[in-house]
Amino acid sequence: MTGPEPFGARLRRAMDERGPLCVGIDPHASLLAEWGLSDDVTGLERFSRTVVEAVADRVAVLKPQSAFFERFGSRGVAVLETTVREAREAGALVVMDAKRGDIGSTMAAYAESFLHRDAPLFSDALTVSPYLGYGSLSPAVALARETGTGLFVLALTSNPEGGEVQHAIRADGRTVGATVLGHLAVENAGEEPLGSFGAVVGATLGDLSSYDLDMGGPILAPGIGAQGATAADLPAVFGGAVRNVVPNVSRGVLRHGPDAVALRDAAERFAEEVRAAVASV
Ligand SMILES: O=c1ccn([C@@H]2O[C@H](COP(=O)(O)O)[C@@H](O)[C@H]2O)c(=O)[nH]1
Repeated sequence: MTGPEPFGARLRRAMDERGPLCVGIDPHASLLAEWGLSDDVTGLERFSRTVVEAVADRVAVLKPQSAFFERFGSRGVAVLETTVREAREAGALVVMDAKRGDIGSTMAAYAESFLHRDAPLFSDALTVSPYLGYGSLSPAVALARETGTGLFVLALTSNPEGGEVQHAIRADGRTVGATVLGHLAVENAGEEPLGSFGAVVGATLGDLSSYDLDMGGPILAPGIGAQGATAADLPAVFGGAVRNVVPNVSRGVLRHGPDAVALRDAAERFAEEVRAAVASV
C-alpha cells in the first residue's frame, strides 16, 4: 500500500477490536459543576484528561466537542490540542466534532486546521456540514484522501429541527439528506473494508427505511443516552447498515464521572449493549 492507511480501514479495525462505540468529550458547564470542577480552563483540563485516561485505551473513538473548548478562547483550544494528542497516543481514534462548512476556498483552510499532519489539532476525522453545497467540501475530501483521515458529513442529524432542511424534497424528488448520502456513496465506491467518508445520522430518528444508508462508509450516530435513544434501537433505525454504525454517547457516559472506574464501566456497558444490538441483526 502506498501512503497512509485510510481512516475507514483504521476505523473498521478499531470497531472490531474495541467494539463500535464513540465516547464524546463534552465538558458542559453543568458537568464541570457535577464533577466538582471550576468552570474555567483548569476545570476543563482536569475533565478532559480524566476522560482520556479513563477510556482512551479501550474505546474505538473519542469525539471532543470543540464548542466546549472554544468557549474558553485560546487557552481552551490549547487544552483541546492536548486532549487530541493524548487520546491518539493512548490508541483511540479522534473525531473532531467541529462541524465546519464554508465556501471551498475557506473550507480548504478548515481542512488544513484539522486534517493536515502538522496541524496542532490534527485528528483522525472531522465533522463537516454540507449545507453550503456538497461540492464545497471538496478541499476537505482531497486532503482527507492525502492524509489518511476521514470526514463525517451531517446527513440526518439527531435534533428535531434538522428535518426541515434534511427531509426537504428537491426538484428531482429526492430529499436533501438522501442526496448527501448519495454523494458519500460515490466517495466511498470501491473502498474496502470501509470507506473514509461517513455520515452523521441520529440514532433518535426512528424508521429510516426510506433512506439508503448503505453508502460504503461509517455512520456516526449521536443520540444515545441524554437524547433518549438506546443501543437496542439501533437495528430498527439502521437496518442492515448497523454494522457500519459508530454510536456516540457523551453525557450518558460523562455523568458517571469524575470517578475513572465508573466512567470506564459506563463506556464498557454501552459498548457491550451496542455489540449485542449489532449481533442481533
Ligand atoms: O446530529 C448530531 C450531530 C452531532 N451531535 C453531537 O453529539 C454529541 C451528543 O451528545 P449527548 O450528550 O450524547 O447528547 C454532542 O456533542 C452533539 O453536539 C448530535 O448530538 N447530533
